[in-house]
Amino acid sequence: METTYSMAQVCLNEGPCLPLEPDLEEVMATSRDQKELLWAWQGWRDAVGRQLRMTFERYVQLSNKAAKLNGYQDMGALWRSKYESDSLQEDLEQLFQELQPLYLNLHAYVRRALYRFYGPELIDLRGPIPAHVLGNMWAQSWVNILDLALPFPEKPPEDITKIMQGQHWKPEKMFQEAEKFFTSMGMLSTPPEFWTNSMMERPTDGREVECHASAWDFYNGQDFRIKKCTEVTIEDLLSIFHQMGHIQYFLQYRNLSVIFRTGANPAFEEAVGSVVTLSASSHKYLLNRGLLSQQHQDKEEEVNFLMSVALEKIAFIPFAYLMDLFRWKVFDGTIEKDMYNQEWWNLRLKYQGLCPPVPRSEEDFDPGAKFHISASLPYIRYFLSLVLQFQFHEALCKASGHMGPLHRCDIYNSKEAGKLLEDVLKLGSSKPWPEVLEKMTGETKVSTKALMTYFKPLLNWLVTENVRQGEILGWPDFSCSFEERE
Ligand SMILES: O=C(CCC(O)(O)[C@H](Cc1ccccc1)NC(=O)c1ccccc1)N[C@@H](Cc1ccccc1)C(=O)O
Ligand SMILES: [Zn+2]
Repeated sequence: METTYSMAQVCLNEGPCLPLEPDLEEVMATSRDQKELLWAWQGWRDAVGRQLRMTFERYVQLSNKAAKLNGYQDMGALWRSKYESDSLQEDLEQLFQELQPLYLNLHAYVRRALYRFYGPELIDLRGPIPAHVLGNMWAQSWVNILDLALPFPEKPPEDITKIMQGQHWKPEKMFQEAEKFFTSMGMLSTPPEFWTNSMMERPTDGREVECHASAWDFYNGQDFRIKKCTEVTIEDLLSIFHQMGHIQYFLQYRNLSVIFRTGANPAFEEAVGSVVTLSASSHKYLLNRGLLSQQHQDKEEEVNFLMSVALEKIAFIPFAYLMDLFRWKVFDGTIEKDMYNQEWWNLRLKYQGLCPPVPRSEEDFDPGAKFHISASLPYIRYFLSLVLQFQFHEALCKASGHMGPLHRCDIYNSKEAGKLLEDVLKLGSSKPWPEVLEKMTGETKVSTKALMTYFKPLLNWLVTENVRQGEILGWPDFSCSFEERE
């Protein structure tokens, strides 16, 4: 399934065939022609999802067989056991409910912005949003349509990708920048092997590689690598920060017994790199690193900034939640194989308020169009990481002596924040994760408080704006209409 995913391409009538990275992702991010977006969206699902369907059915049987042989009810139970909690699913649902007001207000606001651009024949102001116009192949991040959804369009943010390309940034410099963030906090630098053994760009020698980024620990205390098909963009710079977070965790726990050389739980592993991207995307850091020229950010520019972070982080919440709600139900038999695609779209409608842009059938297998499904990689770790990274950010900002709004905090150069983070990462999985969380934040429970604090100014603005526009929160017109879309 991974090979099918990694080798898939979508071919133009006469002319080249486009791979997902960077070409199809570029189309989904930059095209504003809904026919072109539909071509890429449907082409990718035909090339990957459809092809994986039969194999996935067999994969489910074999996975459950393996889980049962290891004493678990099914593979979903085995995946959930990593969190050592007998109330995991209830706790996750509670976190999701707490974040709903933020998501519903963002969804209504973005739907209005898309309505203004694409018109009533595509967007129903009381209905779900078609999944192909949100700037991302899976509609999991909406940051690429910031230009359509900018609260104060007369004060557009500087285009950091253009600035990076203007300054002739190369992939290696992007990796050095990410490493420098950690060493500026007094944390560990990477050994020489990292720079010789990592794959930082898609190979040009014809080798077919899995381009989805990943970080690797070779468990010899010396050999650590990242594999990424890097493009010079701000999105890839932040992705490299995320990967370097995995590497820093490897470095910090490398002297532990092998059994403990992993994150306190899988969400901790994902949160380390993501917490650093919260500082790296701050105005203060980007200005300091010469990636922005504007000194001062006024109130309206600040709302624009918070919107860009929300389009990345808040839009992601329901997607990250439903990915394993789907697979847990597939593994426990609630979702039978002849219902895979319709149950997938039921979840996409219920949690994300999305519709497929064209009718789907059980010949399709749209979940398979996402890397983690083809690679059998659990996803709830990213949902939990999203909440955790703001809790970590708040704790590290406090340790760094930051005063003022959380979204203006940048822990770059803070030795105090580095010390706190280091003490946590050194533990690996040698302590129960609630104890590790308490060491970092003083709390033993995952809490959405820090995330809500971070976005409070934006939520206030969104609620006012949505009331002013008379928006309907949610999608009472829940049907996915297709007929008028010629
Ligand atoms: O998939 C990733 C990043 C890749 C990774 O760093 O999480 C990677 C996934 C992977 C790939 C191949 C084999 C195994 C895992 N995870 C790691 O490299 C990793 C995970 C655990 C320990 C050490 C390394 N991010 C997710 C979610 C995400 C995260 C952050 C920002 C945006 C989106 C996505 O793109 O949908
Ligand atoms: Zn990761």
